[in-house]
Amino acid sequence: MGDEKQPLLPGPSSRRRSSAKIVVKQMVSKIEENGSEESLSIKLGSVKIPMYGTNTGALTKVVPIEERVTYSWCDINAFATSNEISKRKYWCCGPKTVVAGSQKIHILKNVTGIAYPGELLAVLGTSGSGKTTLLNALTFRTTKDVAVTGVRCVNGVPATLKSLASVSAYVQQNDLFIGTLTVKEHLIFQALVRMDRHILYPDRMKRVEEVLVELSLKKCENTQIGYSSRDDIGISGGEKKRLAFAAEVLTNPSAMFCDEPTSGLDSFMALNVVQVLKGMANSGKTVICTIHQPSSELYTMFDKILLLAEGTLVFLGTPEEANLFFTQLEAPCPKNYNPADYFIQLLAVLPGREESCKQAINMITNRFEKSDIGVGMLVEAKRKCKDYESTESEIYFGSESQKSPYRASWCSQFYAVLWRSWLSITKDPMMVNVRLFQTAVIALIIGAIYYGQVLDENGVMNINGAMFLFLTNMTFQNVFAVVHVFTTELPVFLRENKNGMYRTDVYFLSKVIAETPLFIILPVLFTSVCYYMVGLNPSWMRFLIACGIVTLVANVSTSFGYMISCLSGNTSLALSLGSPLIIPFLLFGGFFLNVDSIPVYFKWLSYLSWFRYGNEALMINQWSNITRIDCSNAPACPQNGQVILQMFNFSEAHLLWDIVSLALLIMVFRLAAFLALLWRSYK
Ligand SMILES: Nc1ncnc2c1ncn2[C@@H]1O[C@H](COP(=O)(O)OP(=O)(O)OP(=O)(O)O)[C@@H](O)[C@H]1O
Repeated sequence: MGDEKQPLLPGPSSRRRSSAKIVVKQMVSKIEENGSEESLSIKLGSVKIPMYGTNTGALTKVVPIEERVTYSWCDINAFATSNEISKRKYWCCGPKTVVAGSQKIHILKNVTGIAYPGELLAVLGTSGSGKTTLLNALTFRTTKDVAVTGVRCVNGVPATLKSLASVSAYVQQNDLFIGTLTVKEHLIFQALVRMDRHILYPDRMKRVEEVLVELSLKKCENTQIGYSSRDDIGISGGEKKRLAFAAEVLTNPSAMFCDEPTSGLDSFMALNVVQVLKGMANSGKTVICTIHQPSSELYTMFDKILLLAEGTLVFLGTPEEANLFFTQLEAPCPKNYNPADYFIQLLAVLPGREESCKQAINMITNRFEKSDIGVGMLVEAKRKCKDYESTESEIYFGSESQKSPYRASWCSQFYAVLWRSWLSITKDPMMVNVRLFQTAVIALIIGAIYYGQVLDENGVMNINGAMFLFLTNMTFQNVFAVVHVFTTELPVFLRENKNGMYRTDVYFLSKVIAETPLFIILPVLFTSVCYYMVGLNPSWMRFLIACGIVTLVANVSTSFGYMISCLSGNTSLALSLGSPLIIPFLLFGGFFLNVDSIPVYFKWLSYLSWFRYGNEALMINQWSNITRIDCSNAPACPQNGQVILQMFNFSEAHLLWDIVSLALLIMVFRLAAFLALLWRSYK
């Protein structure tokens, strides 16, 4: 059956058939424009089957000449400091030995190179040869224990993290997502914050749809991504990889850096991903990626390869030049052998033959540096970086000098991050359902234990205890919930912020606003359940004031939770810090220690205790209008509410001050949290 007779679209209508022909003609002409039809389809008998990613060229906007990026790097050296040795020496022998014991590992050694627009450059090498470190160094993303020297230039001007982030995208090896979002929601968020601000909302959504189809994520578009740490049912590892890639494909960055984009994918999807990369390179982007064990099919798609061995540049050139170079070295790649496998094996340091392997690597490196290909590349790379010695400070390139690294405006960032934060809260059962249930159950338990207190000697003691329990429960419940959620999301924020997607203040503000309704509902629910069960002051106004005080205390606790999360940066440290830091505040609450007995040197700390203000406010609210307490069986018991307040050294006039202090503490802790987050994002 010829192509002519094939029903291209459902239904027999001839009008549909002719419009389908036009679409096909347009697609064919676009594929021809990109000149890569052969690599984009496979032949099964007489039928040509298009492969995923084949329309990349059609979808990817061609990068205008003036936006194209030639990325060069000169004399990149990376050193890692081995901390373990230095720490051990510090503890056993004192600080002097730190210097003597600290060990520097030279990971990258004078690596120089250049990548041009329209090129797909693959960094190849054995495991541990320094591929990831090189990519991290090129994108200014090395960890703090790795020091990098050398210069990286965009179009001949020294680049910085910010300037590079504004024109490039980086797909990292480990994927980080907000697991409660669906695939489509994730991409919509990415489209809102990453695409240029002049692009209209419908166009962004259209692009999301295109990318979903392009990366074959359509079938899982409404599936939650899931958290691998929680054993949630989510999308597969391969789908996660494609999703990470899709987020970068959404925008049209001039340069793309990808660390092992094919790891975890089957050979078909790996080919698909490299096709997308190739399509991007065809559209004028500069694409640099590290690849583990590329198949021969993938290898043929690379425009250039960079071979690394023991942190040294061994070769940079086209695959044909690589063949020629190794043939000249009298080590040609055997026929029917995957060249990538061959080069990697050739440059491997074999156990037991370390010395001879390293000598061979040195010899190849020297020969490359003296070869025509090597000399040409080195001269060109150094020419592009020639100004670097005179420019040490942060310099932005060309027209980017005044440009913000953020693509979306402050308001658009705020809308997008708030929307995502709200989704991540409302769709997380751990966050809403479980916490509502937990709060109601604890409130019922406390209510049942303290049920029906009367105003006598025992009742006074029990009511005071119950009110203090309100505060401790609100504190511990909220601090640990906030720490858990905030620290889980922190790596996502740090990465996205570093990628220039949104500002720190936007994230913090959105997060706080999105969580506020929950931190109002929970304390109100808690107080509503317990208040009348325990038998606290029955006036409606007093009940509402109590709800307000408990809500303020809950919000001070969440602010404190934000602060320790931002200061510590990870869940385990924040959780370990939480209790020891809360206990002193708890002691200064006036329940366990009379406020007048607080040692003078701890007085200042007591002013930061929300237990103190909360407890005093609740006590005043409870006791100030109680004129009679039944002391018939215990003559020593307080006769009325005023006496109780005096016993605790609480003054009725302090109620407003306590409420204002709680509000101030919310602001102080949130400001401290924000500053810590800002410091962390700059670090
Ligand atoms: N922070 C660090 N501290 C100490 N050594 C490090 C550090 N980072 C990297 N290294 C070492 O540097 C070398 C290169 O590491 P890198 O991760 O760049 O290699 P790679 O080629 O990407 O390896 P793989 O292909 O296995 O991911 C390795 O020997 C690694 O142990």
